[in-house]
Amino acid sequence: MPRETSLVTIIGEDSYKKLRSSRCLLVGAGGIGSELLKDIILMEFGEIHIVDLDTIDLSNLNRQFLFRQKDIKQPKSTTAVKAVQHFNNSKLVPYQGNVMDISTFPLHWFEQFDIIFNALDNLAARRYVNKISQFLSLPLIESGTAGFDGYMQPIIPGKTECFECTKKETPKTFPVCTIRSTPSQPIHCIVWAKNFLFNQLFASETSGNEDDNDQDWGTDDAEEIKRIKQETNELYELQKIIISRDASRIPEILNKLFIQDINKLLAIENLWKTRTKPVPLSDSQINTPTKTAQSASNSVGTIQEQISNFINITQKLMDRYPKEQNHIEFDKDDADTLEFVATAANIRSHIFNIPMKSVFDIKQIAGNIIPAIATTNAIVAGASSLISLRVLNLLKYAPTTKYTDLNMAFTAKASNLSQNRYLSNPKLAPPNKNCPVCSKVCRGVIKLSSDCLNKMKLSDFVVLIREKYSYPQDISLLDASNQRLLFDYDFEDLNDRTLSEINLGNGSIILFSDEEGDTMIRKAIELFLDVDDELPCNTCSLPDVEVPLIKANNSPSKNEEEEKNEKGADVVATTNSHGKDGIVILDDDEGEITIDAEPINGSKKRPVDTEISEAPSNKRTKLVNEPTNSDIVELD
Ligand SMILES: Nc1ncnc2c1ncn2[C@@H]1O[C@H](COP(=O)(O)OP(=O)(O)OP(=O)(O)O)[C@@H](O)[C@H]1O
Ligand SMILES: [Zn+2]
Repeated sequence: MPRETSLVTIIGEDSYKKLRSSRCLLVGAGGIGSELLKDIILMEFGEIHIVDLDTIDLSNLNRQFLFRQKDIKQPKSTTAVKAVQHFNNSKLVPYQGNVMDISTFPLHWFEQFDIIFNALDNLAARRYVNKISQFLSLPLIESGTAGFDGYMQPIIPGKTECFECTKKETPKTFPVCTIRSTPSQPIHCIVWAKNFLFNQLFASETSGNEDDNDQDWGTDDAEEIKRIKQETNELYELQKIIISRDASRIPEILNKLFIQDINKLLAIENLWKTRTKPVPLSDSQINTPTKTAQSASNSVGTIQEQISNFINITQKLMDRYPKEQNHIEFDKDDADTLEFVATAANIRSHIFNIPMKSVFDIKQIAGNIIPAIATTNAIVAGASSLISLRVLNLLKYAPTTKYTDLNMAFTAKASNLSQNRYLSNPKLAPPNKNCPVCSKVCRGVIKLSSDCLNKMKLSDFVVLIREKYSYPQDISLLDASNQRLLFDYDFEDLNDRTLSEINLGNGSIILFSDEEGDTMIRKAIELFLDVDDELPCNTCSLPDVEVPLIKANNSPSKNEEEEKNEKGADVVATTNSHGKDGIVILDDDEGEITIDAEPINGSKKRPVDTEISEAPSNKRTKLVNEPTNSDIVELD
């Protein structure tokens, strides 16, 4: 029986026709993405566009079944499309690129789709696609897995909670300075050995010039930053010893890492005012290692044994280095790389008076990669593809009358909800009233031609928005992408500049807020600037969005019911999120708006530094703290 016949039996002739004329976007062609692609091809979506920025890696092959050994280093999106052609009946369009790249994927490009499937592996891209889905009111099926755990969440903008409605855990990270200068826990030394030392010696291309002035070192101490940079550059010299394959020079590596570098650290007195000073190895320790090193993986051994192990394992890796094209990747299952990281970490721990760890323990910590499991990916992809039929209202026996009747899916283990069942399928929650992305502001898309961007003055732009949505005189306009104040009642310095002169452009998001009303105010509106060269000259079309009047924050007349509604969203007893006991704890930044994870004070006037050259006023003060977590060492 042809596939079409079965599909028509399940969803009916009309729905099948609709499905055949539907276009969907699949973001990510990795673990979940490969499974999903197979599923939605079997469901016979009319068009499937697939975006992935990456190429195929050996480590993907155990679970990304569309890829083979010969595909390594090929783009995932195009390779996936080739792999499914023999059972494909849809139009497939692959793209190799970053979905967040606004020049390749402008907002109007997303408008062609009926639904988006997220099959991503990072928070930033998930947040970005969630925002796009909100701006365009495009349904999104969000998903993710980690080991045996996974989830799938349909998001219907305006009707159900979005990806940002619940707080997300961020991966554990450490400041560079802790890792490179002042470790205090075994994990700091393990991260140093694995992400820094091992990579520099065996995995990186020699450049010999770490001079990244934008790097966030996690410290302002100029002396310490100088030392960190110098230390990195000197490591490239050590790589030359590896390349020389001269084992008699390994003590030079020990000397540099564990005597000279530690002495340089000791010379920065500021570091040791409140910390125990490290004690470098001695020359005799380096030059008289024990003959037989201990090898049991579950014991620690002495520092002398660690030094012997370090020498032996470095020699082994030295021999492998040219055979592996001068590039060895750390892999916790590669005993040599693990041993190197373990001994280097332990010697550093010993120096900093931190307990040493067994190779077994270090394997757990350094290999902190939760294994990706093909079955979990398949289950989550299956749930995503099935729910898309209900999101698009194509199931004749289960019509979608209310979006909050739809279900999400997540593993019980992830939520601690039940030990007895693997998957839970609670109904979707409505949008969280305090969610900065989907609820706190109205939103829409301004369609602009480039010439309009280059010609329109800020003052005219402000008037246009004010009149369109009936805002009062006293408003503020913020560039939400950079958190810059562009206009308010006592900051009009930029009025005569054009939009492009104040660095607004394709993809900028602006926030327009009523600053006047004491009791009632017009709700703030967030507008996405979609610059489209195809548009006729002088186009600046504002979206038809209803921007309601709401009670002001400082209004004394808020009634009890409203207060309850607002507070109710802070702690929502629900079964569909990932908190313990089904309690979702949301951001406690009450009264604050969060855009891209940076809080913006909700108080009335908030001048911000602009990034425009010839900054026109000195009355502006910096409002938002610089992000501090940009360049920090991160475990896998
Ligand atoms: N911004 C982005 N734009 C496009 N594709 C992205 C973006 N961010 C991540 N991806 C893709 O999403 C996919 C996620 O798949 P998955 O979680 O299986 O990761 P992986 O890199 O394939 O495997 P692993 O990380 O487990 O080795 C990857 O193929 C990745 O390239
Ligand atoms: Zn939300």
